[in-house]
Amino acid sequence: MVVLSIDPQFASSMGLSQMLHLNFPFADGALGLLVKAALIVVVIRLFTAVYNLATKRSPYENIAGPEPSSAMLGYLADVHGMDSLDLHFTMTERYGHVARLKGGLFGSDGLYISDPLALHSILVKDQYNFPESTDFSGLFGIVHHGESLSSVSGKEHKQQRKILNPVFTAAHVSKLSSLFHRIATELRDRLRTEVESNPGATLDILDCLSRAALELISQGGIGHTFNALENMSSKGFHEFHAALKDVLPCSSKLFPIFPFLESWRNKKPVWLRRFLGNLAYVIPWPSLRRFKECIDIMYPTCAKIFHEKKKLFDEGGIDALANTASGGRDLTTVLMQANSEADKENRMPDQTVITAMSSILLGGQETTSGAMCRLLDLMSLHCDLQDWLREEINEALAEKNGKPLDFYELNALPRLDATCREALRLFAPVTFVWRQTIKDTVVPLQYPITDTKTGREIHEILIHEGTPVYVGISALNRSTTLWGPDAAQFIPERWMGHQAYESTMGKIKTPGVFSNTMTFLAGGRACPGMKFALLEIKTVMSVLLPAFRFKRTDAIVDWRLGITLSPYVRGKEAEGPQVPMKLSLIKEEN
Ligand code: HEM
Repeated sequence: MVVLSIDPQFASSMGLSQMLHLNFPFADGALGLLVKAALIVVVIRLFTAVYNLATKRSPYENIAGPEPSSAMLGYLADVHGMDSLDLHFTMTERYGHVARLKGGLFGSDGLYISDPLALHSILVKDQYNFPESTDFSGLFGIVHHGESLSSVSGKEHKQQRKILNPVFTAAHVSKLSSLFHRIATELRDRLRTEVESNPGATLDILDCLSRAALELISQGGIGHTFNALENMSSKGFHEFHAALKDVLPCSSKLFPIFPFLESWRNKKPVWLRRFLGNLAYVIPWPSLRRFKECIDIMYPTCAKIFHEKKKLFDEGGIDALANTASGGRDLTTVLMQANSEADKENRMPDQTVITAMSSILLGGQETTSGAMCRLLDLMSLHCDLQDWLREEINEALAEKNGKPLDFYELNALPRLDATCREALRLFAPVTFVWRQTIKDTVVPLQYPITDTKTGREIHEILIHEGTPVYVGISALNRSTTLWGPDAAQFIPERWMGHQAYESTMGKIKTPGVFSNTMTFLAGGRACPGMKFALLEIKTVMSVLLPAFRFKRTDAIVDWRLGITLSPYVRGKEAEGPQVPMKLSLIKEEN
């Protein structure tokens, strides 16, 4: 055991090592010295932190915000905690469109922003002053084993997006319609078999949709099938699927070590980094261990798939990829072709293509499966919503003699479109993102806030270098100032030109790329997969709704935060995310 006592004569002229009386059972020798040195560093940091806390004044003292539940961690536990959704949803109503997040012992104050004009500055106009925070880039650099889109900024990010953006255009995504329809039909048939063989039984609809989302993103995104919808799915699928599902919820629990991840992933020599990384298997912290297990599964899988594709491509060009799961229409194949045609300086190295594949899989899996699950969850609560949508889809299918609806036909269905917009506004799968200012920047406000000291209105804020900036995606999407007093209610009709909403909707102006919401963000880092996601969601709904009625069970489902949102049954949280539902066949009833 280590016993540490601090000499009360702190101001004496003695050296630090003499001030700290350290008693170790192994006090002598190199190890003892090393432990003493480490403890001295810890104590100095602790002193500095306490001194700073006591003496330093925050530049944001006059901005209202929530009181942190822990003085040590500051806002971190409250903002990143699994049960913090309510705080995010109500932040704007409680504190205005800019709120102060009080830092803890080791961190400075942050700002939580949902003001549309300020977000235009942060995400569009001055975006290079507000890159991803080093916490975020460190985390995602580790998750994707390299410089993925989420971990690079500035010129490097712009270069990657220049090659990736054309891959995600409507022209390319629309070609995935028939592939998506085939996967949605497989899902429907699997569900039908289960309902027929066990009528009245309860199904975990999240598991079914999450499998479908994996097939949609893996076939459409990287041209690979995990056979996720087959009954006898392989061990490889189970491992990969579980890793993809667990990695974000686990990583959100690692917030106390976020500040150290960026420096760890750049640590040299490599053996030391690996050694430190493998400590995750030894330290008794289940989330860290599971996080490490997940990333040790994800990257090798993506690398293997890439090398198989690359071999085919090098040997037989683009035609050789026509026999892959997507018939050569997937985003990675399009990317590989564009990359081979790009001039040398704009070409992505193989390692970057692998991290892009990993980003596409992770970016597209949990967000979309969560969004589809939320839609069915809403429909199971509101049977009239199901009937209303089913009627529209059946009419459109009848006009096409039952042939599948493609990208453009699905987008032309006003009820389905309005329902997707409203669900994605109210329940954005990504609740917030965070950035860090690298240069002092003055940000204007559309909705002035009140100075808590003087009572004066503040119309612009100087955001200091190093400030963590939280972009309140859901906070803006739910602001009553923007969306009206019923902002927190699910009302698809607000998107359908109804008179009651015309004047409110006509006035909303935000930098968001999707229907004035921030759901897919804004600016140079906005989600490239938006059209892909909407096609997935609409295709699955257009196939499932004519086939089934969805009914709630008695279970209460709570959606909890874990970077994206996950549904848990109240009282059964330990069983992991799930949404129990009863399905009945529509044909059977007629
Ligand atoms: C409903 C579904 C989706 C939602 C709500 C969503 C939302 C978002 C948001 C908010 C970001 C910004 C993250 C940040 O800056 O920190 C983002 C980034 C990203 N998304 Fe999505 N996404 C969805 C589906 C998809 C799909 C289907 C794909 C792939 C096909 C995808 C690929 C990506 C990628 C690669 C990025 C990183 C972009 C960059 O850093 O430049 N997303 N997404």
